[in-house]
Amino acid sequence: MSDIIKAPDHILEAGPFIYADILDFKNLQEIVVNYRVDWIIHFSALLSAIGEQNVPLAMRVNIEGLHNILELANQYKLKLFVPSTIGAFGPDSPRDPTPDLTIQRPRTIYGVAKVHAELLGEYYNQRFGLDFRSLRFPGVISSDTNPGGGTTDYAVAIFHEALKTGRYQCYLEPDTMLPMMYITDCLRSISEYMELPAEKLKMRTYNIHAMSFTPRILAEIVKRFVPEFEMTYKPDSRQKIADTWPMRFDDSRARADWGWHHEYDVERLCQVMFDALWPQYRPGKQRTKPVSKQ
Ligand SMILES: NC(=O)C1=CN([C@@H]2O[C@H](COP(=O)(O)OP(=O)(O)OC[C@H]3O[C@@H](n4cnc5c(N)ncnc54)[C@H](O)[C@@H]3O)[C@@H](O)[C@H]2O)C=CC1
Ligand SMILES: CC(=O)[C@H](N)C(=O)O
Repeated sequence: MSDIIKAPDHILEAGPFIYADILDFKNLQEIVVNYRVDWIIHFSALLSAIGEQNVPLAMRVNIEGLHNILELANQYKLKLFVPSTIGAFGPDSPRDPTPDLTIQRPRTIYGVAKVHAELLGEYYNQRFGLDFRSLRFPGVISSDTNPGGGTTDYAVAIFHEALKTGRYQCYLEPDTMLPMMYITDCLRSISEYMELPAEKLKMRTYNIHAMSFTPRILAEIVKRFVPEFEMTYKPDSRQKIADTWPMRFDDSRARADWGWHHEYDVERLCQVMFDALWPQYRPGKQRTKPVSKQ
């Protein structure tokens, strides 16, 4: 694993970790040669909300960085995975559901860079035979890391705030529906997809889906675990982004072509998030049993 930031202890304990700046091509070449790299999983990016706050940096990291990675993968004949996103669609795309192949006119630099990555990766695949693969992910929810500056961050922050303060002020309107996925499904999708023989793939970029919910729906479930929880709403600039994104993803082609299936729905997601975060925020405090659905 690599990054330009210092890794937390649990990452250092899990395996080798090195500094790598995706904007430094020569250093990337050195790493591939010295560590005998044969696959690249290219996660580095500025997410949608933070990208809008620093467009020049987002262009460098998300576009120039991708160019380096594609060239590197092609030069050394590496297998390459680049995640895409619901943010690769825009207001002109059908939103409920959004199919794999449709109009893509995103309105954020993040989305524009992801469409660029999808197209360039597919071009390198057809032109040079590069084994490029991409999945378009919903908002990914995990208890391991803090939200990284995206439009879907509320669906992570809500769990921390519910346990820490019993309150959360949501920056999206209560009925804004977005596709989401639990991290375990996300990571499993990458490993299953990357292991597939190339002949199984009819496309190089697939939508994948797990669940869709609104802030209001999520807040109601959170309340079952933390009965005192209260959510208020103060929409900000992220609302404008969310309003242009898919509400539900049509992932029927991933399901048909290579057997994609999700295992976590919103109920199970809440269960695992509270299992993981409860001891951190309420150590020694008796876990309340979730109130069952009315
Ligand atoms: N988190 C989500 O909900 C979704 C994420 N994705 C994609 O998954 C990937 C990872 O997303 P997250 O982990 O959530 O984002 P994040 O913001 O938590 O992580 C991005 C990482 O890129 C690193 N980075 C920034 N500049 C760099 C540089 N010059 N060289 C090397 N590393 C650099 C940052 O230090 C950071 O650790 C991104 O490509 C994102 O587009 C796609 C859909 C949903
Ligand atoms: C859905 C994503 O790609 C990301 N979480 C974001 O909100 O920018």
